[in-house]
Amino acid sequence: MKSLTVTPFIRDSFENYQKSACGITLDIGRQRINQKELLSLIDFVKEKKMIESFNEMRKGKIVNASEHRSALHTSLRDPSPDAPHAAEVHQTLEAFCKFAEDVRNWKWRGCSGDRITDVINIGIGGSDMGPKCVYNALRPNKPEIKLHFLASADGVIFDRITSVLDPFSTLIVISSKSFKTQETRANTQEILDWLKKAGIPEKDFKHHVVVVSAKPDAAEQFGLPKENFFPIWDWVGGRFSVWGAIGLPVAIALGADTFKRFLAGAHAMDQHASTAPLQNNLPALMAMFAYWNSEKLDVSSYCFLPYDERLRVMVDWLQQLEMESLGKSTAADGTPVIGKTSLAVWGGHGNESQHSFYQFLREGTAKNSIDVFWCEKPGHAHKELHRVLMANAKAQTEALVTRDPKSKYFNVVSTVSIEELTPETLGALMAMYEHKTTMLGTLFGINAFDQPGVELGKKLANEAYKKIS
Ligand SMILES: O=P(O)(O)OC[C@H]1O[C@H](O)[C@H](O)[C@@H](O)[C@@H]1O
Repeated sequence: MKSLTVTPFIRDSFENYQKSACGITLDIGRQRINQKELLSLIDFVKEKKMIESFNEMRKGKIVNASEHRSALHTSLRDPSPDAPHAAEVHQTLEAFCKFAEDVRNWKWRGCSGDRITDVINIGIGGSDMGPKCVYNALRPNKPEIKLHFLASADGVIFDRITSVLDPFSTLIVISSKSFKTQETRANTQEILDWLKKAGIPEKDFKHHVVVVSAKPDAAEQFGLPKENFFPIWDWVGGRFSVWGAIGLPVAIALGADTFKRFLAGAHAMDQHASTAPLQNNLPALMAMFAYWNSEKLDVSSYCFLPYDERLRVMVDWLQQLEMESLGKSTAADGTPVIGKTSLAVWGGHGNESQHSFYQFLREGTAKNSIDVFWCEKPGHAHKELHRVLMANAKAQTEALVTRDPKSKYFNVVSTVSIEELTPETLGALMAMYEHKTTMLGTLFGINAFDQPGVELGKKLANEAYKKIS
């Protein structure tokens, strides 16, 4: 391997290291690769047919071999009638958007005629983090309908949420693709008891509970009518599912129009990822450099640093997306992986993190890859605050790659910036990271769509449950 001190920044060899698409600008000028290495990396990516595999995924190829499934999250945001599963996708989208608008327009009310002011999403993993990420990014300061997220089987969270809510003006969305998840089932039982204790009889649950699942009989299990059920499908992975009915709480809180704009932004990124040449293809470049950093530069962590409160929760979403998709040591063909796979994904609000873990990034011995994110236009009117925030984001971007010759530390940094956070740019941003992840899966030679390592924990938890009274 090359000595770290001689690995130059890409900007030392290239004029154009800023790439833009779908309202996003990616600056790869602080990646460490020289021209010769870059050419060999491009050859490797072509040999692996990374873009071709991505396009096959979009067409419905069985890319999740272990579960014999396709991975068609791109269809959920594709307006074309020719996209795989278009009919059921569009019908479902219209159905849950209509429901969302009915709740917003007070047509759908609680059993005593109260308008819905609060929605509790009960779900975990992909059935929690996507909607939570989008809601936190786009929510107004004073939402008319507030979302609450009940994921863990932790009664403290349950109490903190329910103690400030009125059950008569609350809607519960139970989200579980499998409908088997222990935490979700336990929270559901608890919330139904909460409704009952408040004086809502079982026959009126239909005014307060809806279900999103890939199990068609999931609503019936609660005696709910079929209108209270919105399907998702086994050809969409949980961590890629916010674009379908798992996004229902977002559509309720922010409106169907905003939700559809979010989908449109993601679709624009899908088209970009399918068609842009490698050297201008944002997710492809991100995947290529992540591969290079991991395999050749021995980088072991990937840190996402948004200088924007609205994307604070995106760290959690990214963590599941990348680590559950790529944290594997078996190749897609069942043989042991040669080399490395997922980096450890972490992060935090950039400005706050400067005063906590940046010391580790600046001078620690771990090798890190970092995305610094900012929006040029702030989501507020405090000009001076934004000036300070931007000064810090831009200064830290340089500081994080400025080497003290005596120090061992080593970072590679990209910046990801957008002019303004809108439903479209958020959709494009999240889709970009999805595609980076699945393309990286192709380069690592692994199946990015299963999560066999999670199963043992679930099985043991079910066994342990029987032993605890
Ligand atoms: O939506 P559910 O079937 O309840 O699954 C919720 C979560 O369960 C597991 O932990 C999986 O690893 C996640 O990928 C999934 O998102």
